[in-house]
Amino acid sequence: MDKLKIIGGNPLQGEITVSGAKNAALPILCAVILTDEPVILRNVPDLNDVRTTIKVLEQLGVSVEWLAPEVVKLQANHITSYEAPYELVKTMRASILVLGPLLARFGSAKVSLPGGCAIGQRPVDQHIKGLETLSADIRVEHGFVVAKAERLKGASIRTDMVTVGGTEQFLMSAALAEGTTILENAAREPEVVDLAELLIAMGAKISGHGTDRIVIEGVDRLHGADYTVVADRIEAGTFLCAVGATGGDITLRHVAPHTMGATLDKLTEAGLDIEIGEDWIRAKMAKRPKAVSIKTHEHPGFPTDMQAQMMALSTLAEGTSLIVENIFENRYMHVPELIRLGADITLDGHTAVVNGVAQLQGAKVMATDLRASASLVIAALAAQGETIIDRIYHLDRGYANIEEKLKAVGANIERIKS
Ligand SMILES: CC(=O)N[C@H]1[C@@H](OP(=O)(O)OP(=O)(O)OC[C@H]2O[C@@H](n3ccc(=O)[nH]c3=O)[C@H](O)[C@@H]2O)O[C@H](CO)[C@@H](O)[C@@H]1O
Ligand SMILES: C=C(OP(=O)(O)O)C(=O)O
Repeated sequence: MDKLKIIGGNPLQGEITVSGAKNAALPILCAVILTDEPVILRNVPDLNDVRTTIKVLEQLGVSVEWLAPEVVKLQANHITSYEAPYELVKTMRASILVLGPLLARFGSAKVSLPGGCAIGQRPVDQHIKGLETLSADIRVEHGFVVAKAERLKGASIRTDMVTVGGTEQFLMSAALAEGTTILENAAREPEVVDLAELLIAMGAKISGHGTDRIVIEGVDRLHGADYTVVADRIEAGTFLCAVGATGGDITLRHVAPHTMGATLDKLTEAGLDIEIGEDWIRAKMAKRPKAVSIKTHEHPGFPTDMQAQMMALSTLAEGTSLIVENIFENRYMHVPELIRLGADITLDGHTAVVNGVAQLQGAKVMATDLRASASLVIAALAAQGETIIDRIYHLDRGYANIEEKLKAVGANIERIKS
């Protein structure tokens, strides 16, 4: 298993081009199943979850051709299987999103219960309940969700909680259902909006995306499209936390600042000097960060996917930060590892109390999930001396070329191949 070696202490200076959003690209890749026509996707990030999703699609019979780096043409005109196997699905949460499209277009799907970051129990009960409301017949057996339907029928779905993946599942399924579907309590995340925009480009009739009430009028068929994936707001936020921790001056290119409101507000509160253009962000940091308290919340609140990185920044802040994780019940696995690097953090249920320290020290640490890994990278970049981060396959699932991007702005970071 690869490791990262980081010698901390260098301020970050220069420019980074941010990739397309992993969490938009994954559902968008699954949506190509909904049409037999070619779909061209641009700004597809070069990371392992994308590669795994493409393997799942290929195994279903989707043809895949890379036209250029980050540009892929996919066509689902010869689907040969309706099954997404455990071996591929176990590493990834978003793979459950082939369920709805297969069911909507072919009336049959068998998908292994998904994996992904082990940040909580993460059941798929809402996905199943919602698809049943659309008239699917669903059983869970031998670790698989097995679904059948004549044709899905539009209906009103109100989920028990706001679910990003659930909303995406229902958007894709309802796009080809008979009649109108209304999603109440829908997720408003930018990645949901991006998927809805792709579906509209494919001929779907959707309104209200970006609000908590989405209306989908089912159509008989969808067609091909040429679509560019939105920028990754979490990758961008990760680099901003890094410059907050190390100091320096970086400019992020190809970003979508309008998707990053809560993160930019908190980073400004932490003392970063942030300037925003239409598709760029410049962040300067010349002092020690200030303590900032956050509570994770569904969009437009502070994203849970930025909690660990913000905590890494808070470990170095002047004062005490309170961090409350409201979305996942087990998303503090970075805490013991940050403590190894010298952080002063106490956990009390869903709340982490972070007393800022003046300096972190390099150490050997273990990455436990994707954003936990990112938090360790940030802390290591600021720490005194050498840090070795083990198990970075988590990082490779969700960040495109992170060490090259960081090296280009002055970080002393190196991959140790196993
Ligand atoms: C690939 C992808 O896009 N992943 C993102 C997506 O995950 P994902 O779509 O899995 O997250 P959800 O929004 O569905 O989960 C929110 C909460 O609802 C619970 N829940 C969800 C579905 C369900 O059927 N039953 C249930 O109980 C989950 O356990 C969690 O506590 O949104 C999360 C919340 O912004 C992000 O952290 C993940 O990075
Ligand atoms: C939790 C995440 O990913 P996944 O849902 O794929 O596990 C994430 O992107 O932070």
